[in-house]
Formats: sequence, structure tokens, C-alpha cells
Amino acid sequence: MLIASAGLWRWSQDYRSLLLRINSDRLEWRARASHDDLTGQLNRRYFFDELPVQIKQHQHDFRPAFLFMLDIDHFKTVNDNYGHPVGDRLLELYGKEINGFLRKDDLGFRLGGEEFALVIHDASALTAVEAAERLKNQLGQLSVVDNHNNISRTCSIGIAELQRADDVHSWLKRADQALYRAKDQGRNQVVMSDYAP
Ligand SMILES: Nc1nc2c(ncn2[C@@H]2O[C@H](COP(=O)(O)OP(=O)(O)OP(=O)(O)O)[C@@H](O)[C@H]2O)c(=O)[nH]1
Repeated sequence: MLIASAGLWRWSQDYRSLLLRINSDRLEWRARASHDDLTGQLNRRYFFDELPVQIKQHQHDFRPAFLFMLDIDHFKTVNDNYGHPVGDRLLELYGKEINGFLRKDDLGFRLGGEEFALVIHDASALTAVEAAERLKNQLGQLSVVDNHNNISRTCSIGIAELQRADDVHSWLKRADQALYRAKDQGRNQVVMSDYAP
């Protein structure tokens, strides 16, 4: 009897630890499916799944939200001059710095290549631009050391505030246009989109 109950106890412990492992594997798998390995940011697929949800919530609650489109300047020359692994290391540093910048409810995504998107909640237009300027300056100071070379790149940021009539397409388009202007005006700058209904 004693042996049987000891066996049962051990079986229940094994079963419990198996369930815990399955659960933690499931969480890890979900985190991997939604994140970019290199930068630790959320990935492009998650961006297009999540953005409509964010838009609906903000429009329902009348809470302000800003979309930052951020692109590293002349990143191709890092790869061309120093090699792809050095470019990867710079992307990794960018990802870590962006993580440190985001507040609890903000979201950071790598959309691909050297392009990131950030969703910033509950800011005014002025504080959003100030935050973007701060982030731009921090990112521009990051550097990768390779063969005694300090390699760094500035970035450009386009910002669009969420409007009542926005959907994913229109919000993204305005932020993209602002980014394009930042690049066109010489890079290493922040441009806020004008509201164009
Ligand atoms: N190292 C590395 N490079 C990547 C990755 N994904 C994309 N790239 C490179 O990123 C570069 C992007 O170059 P472009 O689109 O010309 O942009 P850019 O040189 O930053 O120029 P501007 O955006 O106009 O300032 C290309 O050389 C891609 O090969 C990656 O995961 N790792």
C-alpha cells in the first residue's frame, strides 16, 4: 500500500513537471513567433496583427497614440564597408537601445532590414517629438568596434499621430511620408506628419 501511494505520488510529480514544461515551451514558442531574433523587437507579422487592435482601443478610449517609423541612415554602407556581421551587431544594439527607451505600454517592432516602428501611447505631439529627438540622439551615439574602427550610424524618424478616421493603411502612410521627408531633408532628423484627413 505504502509502495503504491509512493509510486502514485511520484507519477503525479512527473505529470506536474511535464505540464509545467509544456506550458513554458508554449510561452517560449509564442514569444519566438512574435519576436525578431536579432533585435528582440516584435516582428512584422505581429505588427500587422496588433496595429488594428491598438487603433481600435485608442479610438474607443480617445487616447492619443503616435506611430514612429525609424530607419537607420546609410546602413548599406556598414554592410558594404565592414561586412554583414558588423551590420548585424549594430542592429542588435539599436534593438537594445529601443527596448530601454520604450515605456511599459509602448510597442517596438522591427519591420524588416533597418526599419523599426514604435507605437507610443499617451503623449502630446510635443512630448512625442521630444522623445523621438532624444531617441534619435541616443541611437546615433551607439557604435560597434571592429578592427579599431568605431562604426555608428544616425537614423531618421517620421511620426504620425493617430486620428479618429485612421485605419492601419492611413496611419502607416502618414508616418512613412514623414520618414521619407526626414530622409529627403538630409537624414538624422525627426519629422512630424501634418494631419491630412
Ligand atoms: N547586416 C544586415 N543587413 C541587413 C539586414 N536586413 C537588411 N539589411 C541590409 O540593409 C541595407 C538597407 O539598405 P538601403 O535600403 O539602401 O538603405 P540605407 O543604406 O540605410 O539608405 P537610406 O535608408 O536611404 O539612408 C541593405 O544593404 C540590406 O542588405 C540584416 O538583417 N542584417
